[in-house]
Amino acid sequence: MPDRHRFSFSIGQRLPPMSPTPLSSDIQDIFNRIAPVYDDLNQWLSLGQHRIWKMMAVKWANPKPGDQGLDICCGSGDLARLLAQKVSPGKVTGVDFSSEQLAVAEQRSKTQYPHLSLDWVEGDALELPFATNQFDCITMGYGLRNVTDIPRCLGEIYRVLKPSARVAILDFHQPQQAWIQQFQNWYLQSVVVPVAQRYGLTDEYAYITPSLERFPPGSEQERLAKEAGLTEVTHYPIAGGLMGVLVARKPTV
Ligand SMILES: C/C(=C\Cc1cc(O)c2ccccc2c1O)CCC[C@H](C)CCC[C@H](C)CCCC(C)C
Ligand SMILES: C[S@@+](CC[C@H](N)C(=O)[O-])C[C@H]1O[C@@H](n2cnc3c(N)ncnc32)[C@H](O)[C@@H]1O
Repeated sequence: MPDRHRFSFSIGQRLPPMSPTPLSSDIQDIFNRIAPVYDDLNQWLSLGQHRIWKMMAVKWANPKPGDQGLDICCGSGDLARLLAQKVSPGKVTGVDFSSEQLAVAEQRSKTQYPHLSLDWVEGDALELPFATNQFDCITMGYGLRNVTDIPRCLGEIYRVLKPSARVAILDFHQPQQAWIQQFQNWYLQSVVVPVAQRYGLTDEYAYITPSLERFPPGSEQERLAKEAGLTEVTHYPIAGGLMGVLVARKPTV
């Protein structure tokens, strides 16, 4: 168990309460508000590493040219674009419930990569507006930790995947090694939040730490994915355990 969850309590003493899961509308508001600076802050705050982590997730989704791909919780479209490069001339659909994030995605795809086949759909990851067995590959970057019902989201992923198709879900991870976990805590609270403060987004970026504390560890994510009917489930810690990618396949009938 990472340090922050390793408490010594006498029997009967209560564990400190975890912060409650925010309302879906609160999460929507956060991402609408940070949309104008989201990409730049990700680039600066991860020293460009986030692109490498996203490319690893794309590779694990096993995209092939001509595939129909889906990027769930696509936000500004950064991961969707990487997936589209791999399925080209196939198409990638990005779905998100933040209109402001989708507006950035639309603008960027038109100006920076008009040659890629990308569609942007406003919708809920908990009730995907797509047909059963529709997609050849699915990615999800930093979305699973932000949805309010992880099992329901995994069930929707199972439903819209084609049989034998794969999903790769990238997100933060709670490092096993104490010193890496302490570094992650320090970086989020002493670097990320102060930088966000300069843009008037202190609370929005301060949300990351409690969202990570609520997020199930890799082993639990694997259990939930199997419970949703997915097979060949593996959670891969990456970046020294700072991040992780949950990879799974929809079984053939
Ligand atoms: C792309 C990244 C984060 C996306 C992201 C996810 C969220 O849930 C948010 C919630 C609220 C506000 C913003 C976000 C958000 O941007 C990962 C890279 C960006 C991170 C903000 C930076 C954190 C990086 C690691 C903890 C430490 C990196 C060390 C560095 C390589 C030296
Ligand atoms: C941290 S951003 C990730 C964006 C992008 N995938 C990336 O890798 O940068 C999380 C995104 O998930 C979206 N989101 C959270 N819950 C959602 C839900 N239930 N349905 C659709 N989108 C959701 C937010 O609007 C936000 O754009």
